[in-house]
Amino acid sequence: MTFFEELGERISEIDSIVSVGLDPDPSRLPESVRDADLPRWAFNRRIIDATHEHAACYKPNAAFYEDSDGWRALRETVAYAHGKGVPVLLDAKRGDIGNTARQYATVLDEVDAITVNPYLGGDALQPFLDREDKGIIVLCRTSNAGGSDLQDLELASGETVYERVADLADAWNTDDNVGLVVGATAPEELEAIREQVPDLPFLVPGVGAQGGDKEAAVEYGLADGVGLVNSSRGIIFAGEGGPGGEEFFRAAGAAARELKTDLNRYR
Ligand SMILES: O=C(O)c1cc(=O)[nH]c(=O)n1[C@@H]1O[C@H](COP(=O)(O)O)[C@@H](O)[C@H]1O
Repeated sequence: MTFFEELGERISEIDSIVSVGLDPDPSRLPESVRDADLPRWAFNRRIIDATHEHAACYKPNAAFYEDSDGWRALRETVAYAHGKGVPVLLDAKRGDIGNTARQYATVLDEVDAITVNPYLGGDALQPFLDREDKGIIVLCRTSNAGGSDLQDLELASGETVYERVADLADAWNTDDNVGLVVGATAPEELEAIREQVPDLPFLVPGVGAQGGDKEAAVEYGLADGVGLVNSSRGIIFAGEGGPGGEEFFRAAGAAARELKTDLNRYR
């Protein structure tokens, strides 16, 4: 079964397309986990307990784990999410020359899907694309303001760079394992890219803390009902400013449920 088939089953089972971003910024962790052996793992475990019924997938961003304790925290987090039956998409935005790419791709032995960067071209992504059972999600039109600096540039052919990426990704999708990252902060581009590549599922970040368009995220993010809309800080730090303790995590659960309900209005 492909990653996207499995994801489709998970989406149907829990009636949710929410991707919960696990970006445990150490400076924002609540008091209750700060003295734990691995605070990020203690935090993620409670977040997973509170949100898993609403999570089609978890998306840890590698930036929050790139130190020795961080890798341990990530490994525990992945195992725990899998124990709850939730797939894990590692947001690592990888892309490098051959031997390095082959090494980077070995992380797919541990997670179900990964984000990759197309800037180095197809050969840099081949070791990822070769993994038929995993999801390979290619950055196409990102949610940040500077996403337009390069991605919106028009090529001599008349297409934009992000349109070229979408076409390439469609061609790379010979094993039905490729998706695209398109930000919810760029709803017009979302619509255009959906028209261009009707069969590719999208990971749509940028709702929540970045204020992106939820309706467009749902309307254009899904291919045959499969796709993900991600929120990280808007869920995991929803309890900030509250009474703390267990309430902090209850707030994360409530935020995940609320996003699920909001998104389902447009499905
Ligand atoms: O690849 C991503 O997931 C990604 C692409 C993009 O265009 N914009 C974007 O925000 N992301 C990631 O999605 C998450 C968004 O986090 P919040 O803004 O806290 O919801 C972060 O982990 C970002 O790195």
